[in-house]
Amino acid sequence: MPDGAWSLFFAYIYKLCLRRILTMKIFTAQQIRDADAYTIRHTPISSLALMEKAAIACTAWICRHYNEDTPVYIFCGMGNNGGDGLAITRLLRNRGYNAVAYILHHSTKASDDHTANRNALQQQYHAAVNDIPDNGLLPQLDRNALIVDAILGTGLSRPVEGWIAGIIQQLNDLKPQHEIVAIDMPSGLQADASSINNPVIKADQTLSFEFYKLAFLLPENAAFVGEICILSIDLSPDYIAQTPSRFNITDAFQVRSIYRPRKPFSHKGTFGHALLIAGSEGKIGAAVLSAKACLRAGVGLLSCHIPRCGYQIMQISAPGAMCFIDEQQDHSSGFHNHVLTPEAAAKFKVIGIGPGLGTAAGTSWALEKLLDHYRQPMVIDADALNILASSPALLKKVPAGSLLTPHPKEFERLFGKTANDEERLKVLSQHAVERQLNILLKGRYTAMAFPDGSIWFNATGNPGMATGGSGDVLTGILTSLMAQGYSSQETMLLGVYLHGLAGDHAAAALSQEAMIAEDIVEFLGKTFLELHKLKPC
Ligand SMILES: NC(=O)C1=CN([C@@H]2O[C@H](COP(=O)(O)OP(=O)(O)OC[C@H]3O[C@@H](n4cnc5c(N)ncnc54)[C@H](O)[C@@H]3O)[C@@H](O)[C@H]2O)[C@@H](O)CC1
Ligand SMILES: [K+]
Repeated sequence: MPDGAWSLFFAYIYKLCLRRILTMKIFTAQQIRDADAYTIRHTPISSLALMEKAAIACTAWICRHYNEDTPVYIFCGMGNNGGDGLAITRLLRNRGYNAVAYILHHSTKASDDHTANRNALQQQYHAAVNDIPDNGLLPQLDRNALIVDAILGTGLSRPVEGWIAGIIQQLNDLKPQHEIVAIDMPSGLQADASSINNPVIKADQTLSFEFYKLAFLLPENAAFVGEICILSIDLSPDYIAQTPSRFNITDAFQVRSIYRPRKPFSHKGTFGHALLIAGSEGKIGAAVLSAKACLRAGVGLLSCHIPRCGYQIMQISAPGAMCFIDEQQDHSSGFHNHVLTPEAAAKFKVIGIGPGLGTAAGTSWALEKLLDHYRQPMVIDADALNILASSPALLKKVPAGSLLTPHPKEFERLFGKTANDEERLKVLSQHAVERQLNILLKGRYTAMAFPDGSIWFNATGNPGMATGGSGDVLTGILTSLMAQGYSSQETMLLGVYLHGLAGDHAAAALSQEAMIAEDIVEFLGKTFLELHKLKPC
C-alpha cells in the first residue's frame, strides 16, 4: 500500500477506537444538544444533514426488522424529534413502505428542520402528511401496523400533560397488537430526571443516537425503553473527548484496556493470596461458589475461613482452596485473628467477606474486631453488608477503597429508602464520595459509584443471572482480581463486566431458565479468552 493509503487506514482505525472509547460517556440532554451544535459548527455538516443521517440510520434499522407489508404510522411532534419522524416517513416511502406521518400540533411553532422535512415529504408524497390539531383524535390503525414514536425527544422541557399525555396513553393502549419503536427517546421520558408517575410511551424498541441516556439505565424506566439500539450519527469526537461526563457505560474495549495478560515468568505468588471469609450452616454453598469463582478468575492462592461444618464440603468442592477452620461449628467468629498484627495481615493481598456468612452475634463481633485492625481495601458482600447495615458505627470503620456490592434490598438496609431511581443514584454516589468507597448497586445495568464521584454502568448480563449464588460468584471474582493487583476501580469495572459476560455465555449455551450460578463460574474461562483476543485500543 502507498504511504498515503496507510496513513488514511491508520486514521480510520484511530477514529474507530476513539469513537468506541468516547461513546462510553453518558451525556445530559443539554450536553447532547451541545454535541449536535458543536458538530454542526465544526464539521462540514448542516443541522438538516445531521437529521437526515439520523433518519437514514433509523430507516435502515426499521427495514431490517419489518418487511414492506407492515403499515407504518409515524407520530411526529413539532420539534426536531418530529423532524426525524418526517424524514423517516420519506425514506421508508422511498423504499416502498406504506408509511404515513401524523403531526401532533402540541405547539404552535415547528422547528426549522421539522418544517424543512415536512415540506420535503409533502412535495414527494403529498398523501403521507396528516395533521392532528391540538385536541384532535388519533386515526384508526391497520391491523399489525407499526407505530413509530417521534413525538418528543431530548427537547422535553417538563412532564407531559393534557392532550399529549392522553395521546401517549392511547398509543400505549394499542399494545400488544401494535409494536412501538421510539426515535431517540420514548416520548415523555426525561433524559436526566426521574419520570416516575409521568405519562411516557412504552416502546418495544428505542433507537437512540450516539449515546445511552441516563434514563435508559434506570430500572424504573424498563417498561418505557424496551430494547435499546444506539445508532451512530458521527457526532464530533473532539466535543465528546473534551466534555467531562459523570456517567459512563463500560464496553469490551475499555475493559480490555484494564485487563493485563499474564507474563511468561509469572508464578502463583505473582497473582496474590486472597482470604475469603464466608459460609455458615445451611449456606456453605455460597462459600463454595465464591471460592470457585475466585480460583477461576485467576487468584494465585486462596484461603477460605469457614465454620467447622463446612470443612469437608469446601475441601471436596474446591480442592484448590486452603481452609482455616473456625472454632464454631455453624458460624465463624474467629476470623479477626488473621489480622491482629500487621505482619499477619500482610500475608493476604485482599480479604473478601460475606457470602453465606450469617449474622450470628459472634460473627458480628468478629467483623467489628477485623475492622478495628485491618486497613486495606476489602470486598464486602451479603451478610457482611447486613451486619454493617445494623451498625452505622461499624460502617464508618470500613477501610477506604473497599468494594461494597449490595443488591437493592441490601442497599436500602445500608443507606435507606429513596423515592426513585434518580435519588437512589445520588445517595449511592454521595456515600461513595463521602466514605471513599467503591459501591456497586446490582441490577440489569449494575451501577458502580467511585470515590471521585463518577458512576459507571455495566451492560453485560441477563435475567438468567437472577438466581441464587450469582452474587457470591461476583464476590469471588472481585476478590480474585484485587488479589492480582488490580486497583479497586479496575477490579469493579473488569469484574462486573466479566461476571455479566460469563452469564451471557452461560445463557447462550443453556438458556436463561436453566443456567445456574455454577455455570457463570464455568463460563469464566470463555470470557477471559474472548477478552484476550481483543486488541486494546
Ligand atoms: N441536530 C440535532 O440537534 C439533531 C437532533 N435530533 C433529534 O432532535 C431531537 C431534539 O429536538 P428538539 O430539541 O427540537 O426537541 P424535541 O423534538 O424533543 O421537542 C421540542 C418540542 O417539544 C415541545 N415540548 C417540550 N416539552 C413538552 C411537553 N412536556 N409537552 C408538550 N410539548 C413539549 C417544545 O416546545 C418543542 O416544540 C432529538 O431527540 C433527536 O430526535 C436528531 O435529528 C439528530 C440531530
Ligand atoms: K420519541
